[in-house]
Amino acid sequence: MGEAPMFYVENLKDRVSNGFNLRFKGFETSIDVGDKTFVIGSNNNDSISSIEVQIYDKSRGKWVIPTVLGTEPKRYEGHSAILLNEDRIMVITWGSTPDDCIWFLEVDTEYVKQQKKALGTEVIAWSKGVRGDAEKPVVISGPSGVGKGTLINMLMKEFPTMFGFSVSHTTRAPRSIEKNGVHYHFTERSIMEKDIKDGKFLEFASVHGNLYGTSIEAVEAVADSGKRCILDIDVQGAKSVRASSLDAVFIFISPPSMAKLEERLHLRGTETEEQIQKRLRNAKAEIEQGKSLGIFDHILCNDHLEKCYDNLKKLLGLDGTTPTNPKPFTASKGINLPSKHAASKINNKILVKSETLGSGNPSKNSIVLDVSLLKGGAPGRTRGLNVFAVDPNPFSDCLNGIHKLS
Ligand SMILES: Nc1ncnc2c1ncn2[C@@H]1O[C@H](COP(=O)(O)OP(=O)(O)OP(=O)(O)O)[C@@H](O)[C@H]1O
Ligand SMILES: Nc1nc2c(ncn2[C@@H]2O[C@H](COP(=O)(O)O)[C@@H](O)[C@H]2O)c(=O)[nH]1
Repeated sequence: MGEAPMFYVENLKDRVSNGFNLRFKGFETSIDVGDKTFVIGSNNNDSISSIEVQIYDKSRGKWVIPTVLGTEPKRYEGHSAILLNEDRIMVITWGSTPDDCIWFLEVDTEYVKQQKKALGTEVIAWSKGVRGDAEKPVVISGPSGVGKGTLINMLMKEFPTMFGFSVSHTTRAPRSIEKNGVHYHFTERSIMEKDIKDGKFLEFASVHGNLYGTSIEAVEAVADSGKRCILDIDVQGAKSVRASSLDAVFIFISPPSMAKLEERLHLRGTETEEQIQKRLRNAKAEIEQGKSLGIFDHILCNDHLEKCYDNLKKLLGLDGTTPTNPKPFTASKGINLPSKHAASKINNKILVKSETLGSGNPSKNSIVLDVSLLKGGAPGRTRGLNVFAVDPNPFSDCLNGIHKLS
């Protein structure tokens, strides 16, 4: 069992002599992954810290400040760090709220590898850990005018506490009824391009001549509200999300015919004739790709709206077997950790025990986190954490005498 090394910046004079501008004013932990050392440090401000990561590349003898993706832990008093599977570090923060204390720092996951290639820099990505399995996000895709927005509005109206809409960014001009921050975040192309370059987007695509994209923040905002996230994105976006770690249900909505699609776009009256023709030309390719690329789990034909809506509800398990006014998906239950603790790892179990000395039986304040069934990850949440209490019997082996916390 290996304790995560923890030491204070004063002991790291060699870093300064290596030409690195030392910035941490609190304590830090260091973890070796291959030929890199990840130093996770805190900058104390009135005993509340913000977290920063610096990387020492042993092969090049250089310190690097990486591009940081995802939402990082904020306002905590310290942390323990444990390496999992050589690609991510589990960071357990001290003095955080129960729903904000388990974090994953991805250093070499598929997502991080992709982003390193795309951004041409050293990259790390944060994701918050959540207990058990939250409901999967729902990606709804299909050609313009097929009725995606209409179906999503029906779902949100009938189940307002259950679903949350991922508000995309777009460079297109708002329609008269559209509100900034509700239907879209309407933005300048140059700003959006910079944010894409900075890794703030889960996916983006050029659609009918404008840029559209789903920010990581948009998806996390819905997850934080305890609701199931719905994304309305085009087929290119769905393809990107499929390749990401966002484990979602993918639904393609197809029109009964091209003639009906054209009629709907004309009746909606939000585009010029030229724009409608462009959307129809793109629709042909989207329908072909949607039906053949193997991205989608389900294809629904939106001929009769009510029938299509019923089928959508069936797919989502809302077909009348559930109460008509279901409760929201409970925001994931938090984890009550001792405020100061040390963490150590055996196989896929992390033992977190209280650092407070003289508090009697040490196992009393200990819990075990099972990380064998982790799913998802950056960008988004890392789900599937299981939590066990350690048997308070002082003679029991703490990893045998455990029971699952509900
Ligand atoms: N089954 C249906 N039968 C007839 N009209 C429909 C049906 N479904 C939706 N509509 C209408 O078609 C128009 C387009 O629908 P909607 O705006 O929901 O499409 P969309 O797929 O979200 O389009 P976009 O991708 O451009 O945002 C709307 O006027 C809507 O009222
Ligand atoms: N790849 C993405 N596509 C998106 C996103 N938000 C919306 N869309 C798709 O764009 C078209 C056109 O939408 P409109 O509002 O201009 O009619 C439609 O197919 C949407 O699904 C996004 O974030 N990413």
